Amino acid sequence: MNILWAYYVTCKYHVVAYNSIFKKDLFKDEVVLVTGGGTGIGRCIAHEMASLGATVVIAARKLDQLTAVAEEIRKLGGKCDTMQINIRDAAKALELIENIVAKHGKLTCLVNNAGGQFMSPASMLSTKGFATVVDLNLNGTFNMCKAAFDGYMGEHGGSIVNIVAECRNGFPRMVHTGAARSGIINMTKTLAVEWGPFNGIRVNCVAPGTIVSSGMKNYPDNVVDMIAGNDWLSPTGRFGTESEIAASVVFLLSPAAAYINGVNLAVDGGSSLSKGFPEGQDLAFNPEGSLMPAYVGWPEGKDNVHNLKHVDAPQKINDLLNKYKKKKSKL
Ligand SMILES: CCCCC/C=C/C(=O)SCCNC(=O)CCNC(=O)[C@H](O)C(C)(C)COP(=O)(O)OP(=O)(O)OC[C@H]1O[C@@H](n2cnc3c(N)ncnc32)[C@H](O)[C@@H]1OP(=O)(O)O
Ligand SMILES: NC(=O)C1=CN([C@@H]2O[C@H](COP(=O)(O)OP(=O)(O)OC[C@H]3O[C@@H](n4cnc5c(N)ncnc54)[C@H](OP(=O)(O)O)[C@@H]3O)[C@@H](O)[C@H]2O)C=CC1
Repeated sequence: MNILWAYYVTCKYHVVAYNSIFKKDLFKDEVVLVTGGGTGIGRCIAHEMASLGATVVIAARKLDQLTAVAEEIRKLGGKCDTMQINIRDAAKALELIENIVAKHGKLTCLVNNAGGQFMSPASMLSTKGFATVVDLNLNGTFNMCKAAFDGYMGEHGGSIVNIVAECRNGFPRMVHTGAARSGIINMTKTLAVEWGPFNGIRVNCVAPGTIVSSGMKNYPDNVVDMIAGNDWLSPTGRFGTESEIAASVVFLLSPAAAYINGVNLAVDGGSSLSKGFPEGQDLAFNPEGSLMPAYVGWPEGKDNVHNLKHVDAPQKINDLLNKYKKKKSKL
């Protein structure tokens, strides 16, 4: 209940929270590593942490994407560095952490956001296909956690957030990722218990539901069509935004979550509890779409324009986001 209350308060007062309670320099002493920070949700997390004063290191395989995001952040006055990593390589993961500590003096926060999968019914999936996705997501996340522990946090403490995926009731057509992400959720609980005594390391998960993000570009057109046609598949009647995932990550990394350890926070509009509206209700109740306004980013400046204007998603998915943006928050 407490986590729900804290989260409610954080969201309800997000304008206040991130501009005054969460001061602009809240994370000024923190060095945060965001894997997969060159695209989508990772890019959004990197922006938000930088806007609250953190030194952000974004790491992934494609340096050009990382460089572009680092430039965006620096233009807005933030501090951002880029480094290359394939999270599947445990030795390189440790090298990465050692390089960050050598260059920036510490590593206080780690966001394991890099990951992904492809769609395939289990009956059609090869053993290698299953193993590949488990290796990327589960082993890759463990590699990064262990490297952060060995390279800095074991001695100095820190906070880790693992991005997983909402998979409470299994993950039809994505058995590999469902198994891997469930493994991460359980691993998170173990690390929270084992590593808490090491200078108070906290380890938590955020489980996104379906999010309007660049990740959708990885899927073929027919899959995107299917996804875009299903945006009522949560009780909110819409998908989530990158900013809504970033907000929960920022919260979990912040002192406001100092006593939260080992949880998996579903940020899914309730889709893990119910697909769609309660029985007897449908979109006819709400012809304009979702009644739940979307949070699309930290308000910036006098015009309250958030600083992430561009979501690099397929057009059909972006169209949904534009529809959500029209509904103004009453919070
Ligand atoms: C309702 C929708 C909900 C959506 C919720 C989730 C959304 C997201 O997560 S957003 C997306 C985030 N990003 C991604 O998903 C990244 C996209 N995927 C990839 O980058 C890759 O697929 C990979 C990293 C997961 C695997 O790439 P790689 O290591 O290069 O592996 P290979 O191409 O060598 O393949 C190994 C193995 O896997 C089989 N395989 C690969 N793709 C497919 C496919 N589309 N369908 C079926 N099988 C596939 C491949 O065949 C290989 O096995 P063998 O054939 O036995 O050799
Ligand atoms: N969008 C959604 O609806 C949902 C997303 N998620 C998860 O959230 C996370 C972010 O997703 P999203 O932003 O949408 O998707 P993206 O595909 O845009 O992001 C995935 C990121 O992971 C990086 N990455 C992939 N493999 C590796 C690797 N081996 N080593 C290092 N980096 C790697 C990619 O960069 P590069 O290719 O340069 O390495 C990319 O930046 C992912 O884990 C995704 O599965 C979970 C549920 C729903």
